[in-house]
Amino acid sequence: MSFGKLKSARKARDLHSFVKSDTASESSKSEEADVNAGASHELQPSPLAAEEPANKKPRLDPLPDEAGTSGQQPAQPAEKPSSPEQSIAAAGSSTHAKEKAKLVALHGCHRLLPSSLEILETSRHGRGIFAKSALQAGAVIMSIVPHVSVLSTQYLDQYCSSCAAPAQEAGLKRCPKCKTVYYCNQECQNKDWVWHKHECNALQKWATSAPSQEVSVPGDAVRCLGRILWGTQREGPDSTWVKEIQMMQSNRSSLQPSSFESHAHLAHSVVRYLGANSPGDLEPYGLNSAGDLVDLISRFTTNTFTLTSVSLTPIGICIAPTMAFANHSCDPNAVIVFPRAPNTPRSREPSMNLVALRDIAPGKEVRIAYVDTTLPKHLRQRELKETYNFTCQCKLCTRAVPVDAREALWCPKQCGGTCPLPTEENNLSRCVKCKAAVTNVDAVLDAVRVGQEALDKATSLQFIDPAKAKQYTTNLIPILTTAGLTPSSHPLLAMTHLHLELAIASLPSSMSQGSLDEAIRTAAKYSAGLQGLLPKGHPIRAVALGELGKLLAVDEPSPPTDQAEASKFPPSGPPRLKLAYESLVRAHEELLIGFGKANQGGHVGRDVRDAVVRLEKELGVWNTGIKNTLEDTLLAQRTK
Ligand SMILES: C[S@@+](CC[C@H](N)C(=O)[O-])C[C@H]1O[C@@H](n2cnc3c(N)ncnc32)[C@H](O)[C@@H]1O
Repeated sequence: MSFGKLKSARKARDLHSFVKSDTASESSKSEEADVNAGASHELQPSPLAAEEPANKKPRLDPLPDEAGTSGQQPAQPAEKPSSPEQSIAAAGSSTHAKEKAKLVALHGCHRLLPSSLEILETSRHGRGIFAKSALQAGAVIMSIVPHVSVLSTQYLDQYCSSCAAPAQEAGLKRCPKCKTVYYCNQECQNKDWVWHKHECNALQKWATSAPSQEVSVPGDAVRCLGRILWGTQREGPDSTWVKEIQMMQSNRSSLQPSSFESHAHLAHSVVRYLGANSPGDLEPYGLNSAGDLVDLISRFTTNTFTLTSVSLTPIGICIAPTMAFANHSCDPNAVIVFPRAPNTPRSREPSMNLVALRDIAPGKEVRIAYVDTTLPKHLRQRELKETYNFTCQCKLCTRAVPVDAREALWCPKQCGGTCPLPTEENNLSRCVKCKAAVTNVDAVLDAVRVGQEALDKATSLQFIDPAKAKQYTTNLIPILTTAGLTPSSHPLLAMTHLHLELAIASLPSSMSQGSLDEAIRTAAKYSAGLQGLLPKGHPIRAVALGELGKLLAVDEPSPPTDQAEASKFPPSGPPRLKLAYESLVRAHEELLIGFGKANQGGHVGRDVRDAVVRLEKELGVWNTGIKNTLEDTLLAQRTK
């Protein structure tokens, strides 16, 4: 999932790392085929005035009913709420010592909350999701379709704006009117029309008045808020759909000064996007004062999730009020994923799943991470304060440990122990095992500072100039490694991840044994770094392991000819295939947890399982070949 700061999209290091929203800057460039290109005119989306005549095609999906269930899973019969007293006892006994938790009245809303969960309120965290019955690791705790979802601008031409599926070989079809959004097919277009009939017009107007091509498409936050407001206008103030959005927490009264400017900018952009010229124009959207708009924006930034691809690339943002009850922990017991399970019909995508990462006992709170939990504490805390306005008190943030793996150096005497990363304030650092002192403190501090700067630059260049971004990562990884940072440490882990993404992206055009082996070494380092930080079954760790296995399985160069060759990583010949197989089997086990057992580990889980089956056959051939050769040799000896 992800709550997150509004910043440019990059692959989520933590699913939960919050909204990675693009700004109103990029435009759709690709010239894919238009939706309905060549089809009869009547099937095309209308250029749209404010309201589409009821008899005009395309026929749209029915509007959500008063229960707000349209397009979502059928409501599960909600179990009778347990009495408030029971809830208090349950939560009080196993969550926060001596803390009272009271049952939150949902007033007929949130009907998709499964009977295994309840919403309780504590003084520390406000409302949160609590388990009413035991939940096992890998259990899909809740599965819903968000109220609204939009793609980041850079992905508009790569994913369907309705179901969020990636473009298939046949490509996506573009809306011929706004030329901005793309769909798998007409079914997806029709389903999205309920939103797009307003959006199409607004996008065209926005593009006409844009000062440059770069800003001809509004950012995802603006487009998402547009959909929320059109939904509000359509559903009406008394609808469950609107009430659920209004129930989301607003931090308006305690907004951080650092957020003032971005919120004001967003508010202005939304007003322009809606084409409103006076305060009266905003009333149909339930905005009766400037304060209402500020409230909406605060609610939006506090509760937005990152929409991710099946392999966790952040591709957009979404609003899902029931999921938004989930509070944060830097050591979460659940994650939010978009697995694209085999049994989920396209019409119910994007399907957002809350999955248990470990067993959760009745009465325990279900918590997700809003930020990238591979980041060191000061960076996590900063983001949590800026975007969500709280100071995390989870164990990871409060318990003193000799060394946090996110900020660690190898022992200078190479005893195998680690030392805490020195800081400007505290530059005395010793190995926790042999007590050897770190002597090159200035060099380490410099490397970390330069590494962070290079990471920021490379991240911003990742899509616009990948070659330059790769130059940064290629140059900086050895500097950070030489300074002694462990693979789990920041910014080395993040740099390794980015380097891997860039390497994989460039593989198809520059495939050679050398580039493949280099990508495998990077994947192995990244995976090793994650193993030290994330629990088994975490989807990020599982996907990384699957990526390593698949790279190893690309081909197996001939067996080594000498000892030096034989000890190289990655290995060649059958040992390489064996390593690929082992990595994929482990990845599959972890994917089943991170993306849900009922989802067969999601799309990636099924993909990895298929790769395992293929490798089993290949290894079978190798093993049979070896067995036959041995038997032939034995036979030859006997015959002699
Ligand atoms: C997405 S909402 C979560 C649900 C929220 N507690 C509610 O009552 O609606 C995010 C807000 O919840 C609160 N919150 C979430 N996790 C927290 C935590 N670990 N400690 C303190 N407050 C937390 C913060 O106020 C944050 O801005």
